[in-house]
Amino acid sequence: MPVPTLPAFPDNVPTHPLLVIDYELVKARNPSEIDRLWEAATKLGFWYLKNHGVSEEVDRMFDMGAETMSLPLEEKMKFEQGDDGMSFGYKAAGANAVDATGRLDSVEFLNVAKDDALSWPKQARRAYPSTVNARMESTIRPFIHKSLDINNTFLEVLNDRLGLPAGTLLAKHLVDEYSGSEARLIKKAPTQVEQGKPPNVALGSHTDFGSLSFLHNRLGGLQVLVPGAETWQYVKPIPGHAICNIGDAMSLFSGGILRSNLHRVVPPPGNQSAFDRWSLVYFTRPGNSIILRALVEDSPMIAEAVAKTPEKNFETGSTSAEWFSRRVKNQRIKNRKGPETWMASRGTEVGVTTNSIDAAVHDYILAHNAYPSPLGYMDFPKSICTSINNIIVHGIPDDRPLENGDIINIDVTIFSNGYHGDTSQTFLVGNVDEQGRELVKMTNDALQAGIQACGPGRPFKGIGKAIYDLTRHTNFSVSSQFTGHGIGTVFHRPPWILHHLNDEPGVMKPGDCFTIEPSLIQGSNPRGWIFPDGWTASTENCARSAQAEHMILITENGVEVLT
Ligand SMILES: O=C(O)CCC(=O)C(=O)O
Ligand SMILES: [Fe+2]
Repeated sequence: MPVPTLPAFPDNVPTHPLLVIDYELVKARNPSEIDRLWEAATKLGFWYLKNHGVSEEVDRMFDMGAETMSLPLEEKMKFEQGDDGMSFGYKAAGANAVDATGRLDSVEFLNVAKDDALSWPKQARRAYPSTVNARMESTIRPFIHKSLDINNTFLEVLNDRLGLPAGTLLAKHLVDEYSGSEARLIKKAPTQVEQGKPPNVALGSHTDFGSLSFLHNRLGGLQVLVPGAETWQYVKPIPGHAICNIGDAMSLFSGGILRSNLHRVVPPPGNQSAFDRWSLVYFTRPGNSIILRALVEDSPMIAEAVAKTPEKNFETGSTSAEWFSRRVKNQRIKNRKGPETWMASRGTEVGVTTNSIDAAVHDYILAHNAYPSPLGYMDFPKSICTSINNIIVHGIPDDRPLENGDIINIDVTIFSNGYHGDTSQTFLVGNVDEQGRELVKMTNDALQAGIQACGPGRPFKGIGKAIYDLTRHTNFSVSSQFTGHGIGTVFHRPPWILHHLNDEPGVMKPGDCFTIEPSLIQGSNPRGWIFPDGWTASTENCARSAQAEHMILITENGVEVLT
């Protein structure tokens, strides 16, 4: 490493202490050390590792990383990982999203496949820059060999503690089977922070894709979201100590007994922020063909854990290769279609909470010199409405994590340059069942039918009629409790737009600006009731509801969709 005198980690930022595990003791199968490892692996899924014996190899890897990252960007881009879900190769800063709103990451990666390092000079998976090739044998292969030994020891020890027949986990990580296992060098250059704006997260909140990660870093920046805590906490780097953590594959194999915890990287704290941050990880991932699922047939302990958590799904139906490629692909900013792309990059973590969506949207709106209209409006406490499943409208963001199969409407209104702009859409979280997908599709069709009924001289009641004609023979009903509304310099004003069959008078004229926002409900009962919070509107029978909204302007010749 070229910079020997890095400033110390500041002592005034909160950190989360990890258990320190002694590798020599684990290797010797010391029972009390294995108890502590078990505690670390099941409670947080992170621990420090001392006496690992890899420090020299790690230093040489950092030298190789420095040589490679200082190549011209054009040269590095010849080895880019691409957008198809392959991880190996180079990833430029800004190629990935860090959150559902599509903010960009600021870390460069160099990922070298275990398969390439071990088969060198034969190419197994892909080609690398000359600086990597030159050190494949002297630097990369020894680092990978030692990392493999360490992770394999952990696989054996955890295998026994999980009550699995000897060798079960090792057999899922055979060194000769191609896999996503790789060594990753990460460089994060100091962030140029705009005055008054918080710096972006450098590497977005995630769980690791594979089985075990063996991490070395010099500067702070790694943070974990400890279960039950509301804020992220730094993990302080300790010289000579690696940081180990459990990934999704092990969490799935163990039926959730082993914990794959959320973590992220932010700019280093305090004086450290002025320096390049380097980190190095070896990721052990299962062989490409291995199906990711709980090993219930192999261990009564795992079978019991799965039986106790029926709400969780440990049957991914994916091979390790598919799981990995899906996650890598959907993080690439070039593949981003909307927040759903980010959701599709998620692993075993409980989903993002509606509070975190609220916070991200709030920050985004303020960063663009606008104000979130709902915040403080008639005492509404948040910046957006998030209405999940049976909530028709006006759900208040909270700490409920999104779950696989949810549908969620996100309703955003901003105030900018004296005007309000209002729109909403219902998103699918993970795998939504057929009926749920049909509900969301029909809701969008209803919105389009409503828009098509608009134009100068046309009756307002035509909107409700068009939606009625579309939905009358379906299994969905239309809520008549909530209406669209005129909008402009005020948030809500006449005309009130009814989405159900009605006989209200009035025709549209150029300059009229209003929202159309039908809520459709599964089944024939469209009635809802309001929670004691005064806002949240649920369907009476808890059937699911979806909503879609645009703000439109009547023009001389027709209609313009403004959102
Ligand atoms: O750089 C770090 O400290 C962590 C990197 C990480 O979490 C990852 O690459 O998955
Ligand atoms: Fe990670």
